[in-house]
Amino acid sequence: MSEALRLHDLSLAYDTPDGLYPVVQDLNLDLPAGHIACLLGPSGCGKTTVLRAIAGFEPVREGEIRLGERLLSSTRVHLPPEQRQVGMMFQEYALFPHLTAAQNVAFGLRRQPRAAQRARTADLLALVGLADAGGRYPHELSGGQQQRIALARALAPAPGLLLLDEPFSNLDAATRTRLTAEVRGILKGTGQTAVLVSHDEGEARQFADYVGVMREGRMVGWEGLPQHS
Ligand SMILES: Nc1ncnc2c1ncn2[C@@H]1O[C@H](COP(=O)(O)OP(=O)(O)OP(=O)(O)O)[C@@H](O)[C@H]1O
Repeated sequence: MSEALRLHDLSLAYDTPDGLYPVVQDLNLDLPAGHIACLLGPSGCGKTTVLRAIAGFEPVREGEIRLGERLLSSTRVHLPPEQRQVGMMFQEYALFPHLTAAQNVAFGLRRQPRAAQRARTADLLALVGLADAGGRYPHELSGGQQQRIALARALAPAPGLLLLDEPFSNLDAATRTRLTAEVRGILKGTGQTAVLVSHDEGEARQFADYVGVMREGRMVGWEGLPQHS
């Protein structure tokens, strides 16, 4: 079930040999359940670090991360990534090459009974328009099809929140534009709360209900897009 995301006075920093390197300062964000936000900003402003902290891969130095009623991170609490119910579609989380498309989608459903896994996988493949591609291996799919399978895999366990880190950046311009619209349609159709990271303003505006502009680790703007929200 989709949930609201709340970042409250969030500060993040990396441990380096020269000491703590601050990356994000006093970031606040309130995203209602079922809506899509985009963090927009130039390379190095801290967008990916925010997503990594939400996913549970980075500790919080100050502030809190909440998903619905649950406190995911604070200076005292750090829920492990697998307990957060946060789905990810990151560049580095490419498909497993030795598994078929269907096996990739079913990967997050390992603890469910076989019949339930099969039914959910079929539903997700149909949702992303690849009902007939379940038996294919990733190298037999186009880049856009691979990203749609990655989306199906991320959505399969019905996460409270989906994180997308520049998921379309390796695609050609036409595929990228088409997929941006398709993925938005799928997420809005399922009422999925999601946060996208991008440095492309056009993509952010096409995809999101809210755009948060980041500069040097701070949120300098938060805009609801009337045509969407
Ligand atoms: N593991 C790390 N250790 C130390 N510093 C890091 C680490 N990862 C990232 N940084 C630094 O933190 C800052 C923010 O990085 P981040 O990846 O969050 O930026 P970004 O806005 O997502 O950039 P891009 O669009 O290029 O991915 C950068 O200055 C980067 O060099």
